[in-house]
Amino acid sequence: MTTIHVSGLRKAYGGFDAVHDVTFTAAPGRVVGLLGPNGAGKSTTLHVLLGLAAATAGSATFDGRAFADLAHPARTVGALLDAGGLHPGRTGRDHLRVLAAAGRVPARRVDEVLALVGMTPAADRRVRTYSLGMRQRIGIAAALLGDPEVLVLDEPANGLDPAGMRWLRDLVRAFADDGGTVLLASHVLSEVRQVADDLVVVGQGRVVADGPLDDLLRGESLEDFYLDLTATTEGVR
Ligand SMILES: Nc1ncnc2c1ncn2[C@@H]1O[C@H](COP(=O)(O)OP(=O)(O)OP(=O)(O)O)[C@@H](O)[C@H]1O
Repeated sequence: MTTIHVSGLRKAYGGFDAVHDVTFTAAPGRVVGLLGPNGAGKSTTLHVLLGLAAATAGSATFDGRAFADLAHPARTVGALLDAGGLHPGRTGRDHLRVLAAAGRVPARRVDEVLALVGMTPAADRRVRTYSLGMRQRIGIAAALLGDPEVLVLDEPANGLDPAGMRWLRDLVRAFADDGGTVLLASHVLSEVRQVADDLVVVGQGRVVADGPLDDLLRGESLEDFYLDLTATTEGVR
C-alpha cells in the first residue's frame, strides 16, 4: 500500500510557473481524479511525480520517497502518460518485453498483462497497425507490468470504445478495491464521475478544489461544479 503525497509543488520553466503551488494526497484504496483546464499543470505534476521533470520547490513522493529513490519502481508505480510513445515498427508483445526487462519484471508477466487488456490476439502485430484504442490498451498493459501498488493514468480513456471504457473503469475500481492507489487525469467528466472517489481540481498551477467527490458535489453535477469552479481561471495560459 502506497500513498502519493504532493506537497507545495512548484515547477518553473524559465520564468513561468507551470505548477505554482500544488498539494494533495492520494491514499490507498482510492481513485483520485485530477481535473483542470488545458495548461493547468496536470501533466507537469505527473511528470515531476514520475521523475521525468525536477521540482523547482516542494515535493511529489510515494510514501515519502521520490521516484528516483524507489527501490523497485516498477513494483511501486505503473504509469500511462502518452500512448503515442510506442515504437511503430515493434509488436505490442516486443514493446512489453523490452519494458519488462528494463523493469526487472519476469517475462511471463507479459502474457498475463496482454490477456488482462484483451490484446492477446493482436500481440504480434506491429504497433503501426494498431488503432488508437489498441495502443492505449498496450500502454495500460505496460502500466500493469510490475503489478504495482500505484497507477498514474493520464487520459486513459483516450480512443477506447464504450466496451473499452467500461473495462477500464472496472479495472481501475478493482485495482483500488484491492488496496491500490489510482491517480487519474482526465477531461472526460463522465469517466471521472463514475470512477473517482476523490477529486483534485487544478487551475493555473494551483489546487482550486480537493476532497471526496460526493462531499464536493453535494448533489450538483460534476460538469456544473467543475465549470463554475474553473470559470474564473479559464483560458489557456
Ligand atoms: N517543457 C515545458 N517548457 C515550457 N513550458 C511548459 C513545459 N511543459 C509544460 N509547460 C507549460 O506549463 C503549463 C502547464 O502545462 P501542462 O502540460 O502541465 O498542463 P495540463 O494541465 O496537463 O494541460 P492539458 O489538459 O492541456 O494536457 C502550460 O502553460 C504549458 O505550456
